[in-house]
Amino acid sequence: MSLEAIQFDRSHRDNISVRVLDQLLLPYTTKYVPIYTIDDGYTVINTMQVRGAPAIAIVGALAVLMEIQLLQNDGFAKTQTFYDFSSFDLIRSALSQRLDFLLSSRPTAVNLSNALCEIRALLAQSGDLAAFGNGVYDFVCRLIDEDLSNNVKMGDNGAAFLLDALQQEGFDKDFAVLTICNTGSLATSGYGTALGVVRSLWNDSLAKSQASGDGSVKKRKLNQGRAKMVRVYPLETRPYNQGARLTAYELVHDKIPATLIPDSSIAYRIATSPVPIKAAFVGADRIVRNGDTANKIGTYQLALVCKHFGIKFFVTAPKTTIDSKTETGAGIVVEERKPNEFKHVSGTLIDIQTGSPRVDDKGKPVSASVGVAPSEIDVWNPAFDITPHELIDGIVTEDGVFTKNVNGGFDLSNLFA
Ligand SMILES: CSC[C@@H](O)[C@H](O)C(=O)COP(=O)(O)O
Repeated sequence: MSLEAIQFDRSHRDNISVRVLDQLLLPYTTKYVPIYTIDDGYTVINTMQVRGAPAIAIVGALAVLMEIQLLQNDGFAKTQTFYDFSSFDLIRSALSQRLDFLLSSRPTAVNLSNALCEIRALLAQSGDLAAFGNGVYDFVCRLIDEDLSNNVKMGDNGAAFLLDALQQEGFDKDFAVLTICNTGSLATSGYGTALGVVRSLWNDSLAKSQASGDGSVKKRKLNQGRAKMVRVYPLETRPYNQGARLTAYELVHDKIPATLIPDSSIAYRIATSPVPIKAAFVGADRIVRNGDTANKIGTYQLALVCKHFGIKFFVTAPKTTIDSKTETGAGIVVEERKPNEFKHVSGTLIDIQTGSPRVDDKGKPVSASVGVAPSEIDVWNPAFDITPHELIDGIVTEDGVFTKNVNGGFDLSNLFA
């Protein structure tokens, strides 16, 4: 069973519930946080309890749906003070402010903005709360279902593209790939973006080795070549070491052979890897019109090192991550995180003797923060960087893999439709 970042019970349309996995507590503690309102959605997104551009958009949309459900409850409507129920126009204007507030939770990933834009259009065209609720419900169900099916398509597209390229260059051996950030099931509605490509490559390797899996994912050969991915190197990835905390956790959970490496070791790992590293797959928080890509801090340097070694560098993202309004990376706002997220390290206390988590008297792992830098030091802690399109060899989407034209530019206009 794959990991689930978001639990959305839609079995009863009039009584839905939403819970999100608190990713700050992983990998030792599994705790789901209920979402009832837009404020709850804002908090889990802003504090990074939920992470990943697609997952953030889904949780944002679900928070709006939950708030509408609450507003339709007479008891709540009578006690709250923010909304004025005397007309739907007044409710609409309050809701519009609530959407602005929700959008301010994380600025860089475009998926949340794209989703809230669609919700705004529904709000404008709805005649009452019930119609708006139905519209948002249909929208969010579609968003979740399409995200999952697109991720599987992207995974296979990226994996098949690399395997075909390797076959064309006559490479028929075992290989490894690099990845950064948190791009798997925990960051999406399932399967993942860049980690989805890794998953598809691993399924292909299993099929080529005729190994039997657990049957939950159909293993299929993606081409007739003999090259097989045998290992992935996830980077530790800041902020909050999400590669170590989340990607490594997911790779262990899914039994995909992986070696976690420090962000600062990329060049040395490539130079000394026991199996050749043939590609890097990364996700995206925003891809603008010329292909410049915002992604987790460290992605730019990964692309530069890959360029140095002649290793193919692919961005993997669904069309919901495309920003068709911004021309170049210079127009992207890069979020900066609080200094203390860098100066302190939080996690589960580990018993130094046994290496096991320390538990309280109820058997629950104990969390703690420790300082790792002088409290007075000035800090710059960007969450993202922008990789110029010149360093990107291909953009993997659900529609296929986009490569550059003879002039070295991406033509992404088909994605803007
Ligand atoms: C799921 S692909 C997108 C990722 O590569 C991306 O950096 C991302 O969304 C990570 O989210 P974050 O919430 O900033 O940790």
